Amino acid sequence: MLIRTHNLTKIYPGRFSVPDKPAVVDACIDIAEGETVGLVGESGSGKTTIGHMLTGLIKPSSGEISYCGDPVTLPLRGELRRKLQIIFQHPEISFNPRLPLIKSIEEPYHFYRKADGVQALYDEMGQFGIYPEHLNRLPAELSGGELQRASIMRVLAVRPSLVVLDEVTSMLDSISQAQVLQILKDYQKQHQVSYLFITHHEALCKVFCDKVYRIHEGCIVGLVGSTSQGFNL
Ligand SMILES: Nc1ncnc2c1ncn2[C@@H]1O[C@H](COP(=O)(O)OP(=O)(O)OP(=O)(O)O)[C@@H](O)[C@H]1O
Repeated sequence: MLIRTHNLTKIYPGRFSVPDKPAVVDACIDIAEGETVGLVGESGSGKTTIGHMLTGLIKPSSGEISYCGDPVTLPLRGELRRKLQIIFQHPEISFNPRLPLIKSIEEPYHFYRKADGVQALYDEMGQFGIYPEHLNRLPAELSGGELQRASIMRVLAVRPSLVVLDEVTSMLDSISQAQVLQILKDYQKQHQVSYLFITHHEALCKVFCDKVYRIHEGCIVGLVGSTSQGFNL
């Protein structure tokens, strides 16, 4: 199993007189190599908290995460930092607003794939719908769909094993949404990446995911898969 969590729990410390708050309780999630796993639930149910724990952005309060059978410990080091990635709902936060797009895309690429040379990066851009005319623009000079495709490219160009997709299409119109999902699927076919697809949008899970966990008030309350029982969200 690429990723397995066992009784993963996050309790955010309360502030002032507010008590500690469990955001995720005893979550057990399996993500196989090349699999797309949905995580669906209402606002505040703990989806993003799980995504942040899986990618090392926040520390679990208890429970374990394993990667190919080995425990994941924080801070993430070495190859694990490259392999566990997240793409956010608002692509602006992945880019420096004062730098041309290409600078922000090249930075992680140079860090992790310097040996492949910059031409390989340019060769890959077209499959993400990013073209030379976009590269010297500031993030604010791109459409929402273009910027989200650029943020996807920035992450996938470093060849991750798991990408948490946190509401990545929710700010997009239906055409851009379909483009982004197609790009993600096409890339997955080539590179066997796994996705954790976080969404409120149950219908999207049916078309995009191999199996779907449902979360309610921090607890995983259901799992349906397209291959076993069929989707019955
Ligand atoms: N840093 C934090 N400190 C305290 N509480 C937090 C923090 N981050 C999230 N929470 C709380 O944890 C709970 C789960 O939040 P989370 O963002 O994981 O939910 P979500 O399902 O992703 O919601 P949404 O779909 O609205 O993004 C919420 O009640 C939220 O207020």
